[in-house]
Amino acid sequence: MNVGFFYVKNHGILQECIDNVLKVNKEYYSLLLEEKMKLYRKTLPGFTGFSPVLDANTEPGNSSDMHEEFDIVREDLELKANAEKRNDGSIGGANTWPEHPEGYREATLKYHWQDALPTFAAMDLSERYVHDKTRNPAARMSAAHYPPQIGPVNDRVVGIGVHTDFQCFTILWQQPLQVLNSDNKWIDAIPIDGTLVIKWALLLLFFTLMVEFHVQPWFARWTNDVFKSTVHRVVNRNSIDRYSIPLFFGSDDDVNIEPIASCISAERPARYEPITAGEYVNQCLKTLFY
Ligand SMILES: O=C(O)CCC(=O)C(=O)O
Ligand SMILES: [Fe+2]
Repeated sequence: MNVGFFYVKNHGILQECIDNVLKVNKEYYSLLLEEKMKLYRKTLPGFTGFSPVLDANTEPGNSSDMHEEFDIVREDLELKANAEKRNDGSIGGANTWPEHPEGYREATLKYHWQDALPTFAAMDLSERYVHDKTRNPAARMSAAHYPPQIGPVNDRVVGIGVHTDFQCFTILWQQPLQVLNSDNKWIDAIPIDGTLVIKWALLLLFFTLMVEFHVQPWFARWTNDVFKSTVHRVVNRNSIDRYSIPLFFGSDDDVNIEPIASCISAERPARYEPITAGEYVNQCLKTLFY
């Protein structure tokens, strides 16, 4: 409630599955830049693919982020790899997968859908309220590598600058990151063996407000600004190669987000046009990546 951030254990994801996804990512990130750039994000649809270090910037005022990442959206492991791609630039559809290392797709998708998603169900959210809004979520996932930064550092470059995530919540396998607590102090979120970290994100706040208005009993107690969208960053000014795998869980693209009637008055006219979740997330990604 105060920080919008917590650990889950007994999440049901096999350690072997986590080990595999980390193994293929360590192999992937040891490839030559030239090889990874074959799937450069700007040449692929839907904000998927590879982004090199210093390519994106999360914190306005910073110059760029010191990490590289490979982004995917939800894809059925059983479907043929690289089939049925959507070319309309929207989120969703299949991904384009690196040729190397072998087994990258399988390890990644096993972690992503078959294993990470039950964490969501374990939090008891899906069945009760969001089930019909999360039938086909893109559930974007990023596998990131933060190279060491030793020697003189640029003040305007950190691993990932200060930000909040913009979907509903993020499930994070991580090495240390920093979270802003309710006293405005940066605290280290130290990895705890066998746990994943969950961070509330912006879209969830929209949801909880919407639910309050529609008086859905179960979710109503989650309202009144109880949840904070977690402000966080990664500062990798050390000699460690850091890896992390955030899964950004959101709603289906066509779920409508609009200012709720109880928040609109003569003094406070609606500040935002209605927007679908897909369009909203697309706008956020454009700001981040371009
Ligand atoms: O690398 C991490 O631990 C966090 C990454 C992150 O905050 C993000 O990608 O939004
Ligand atoms: Fe984040």
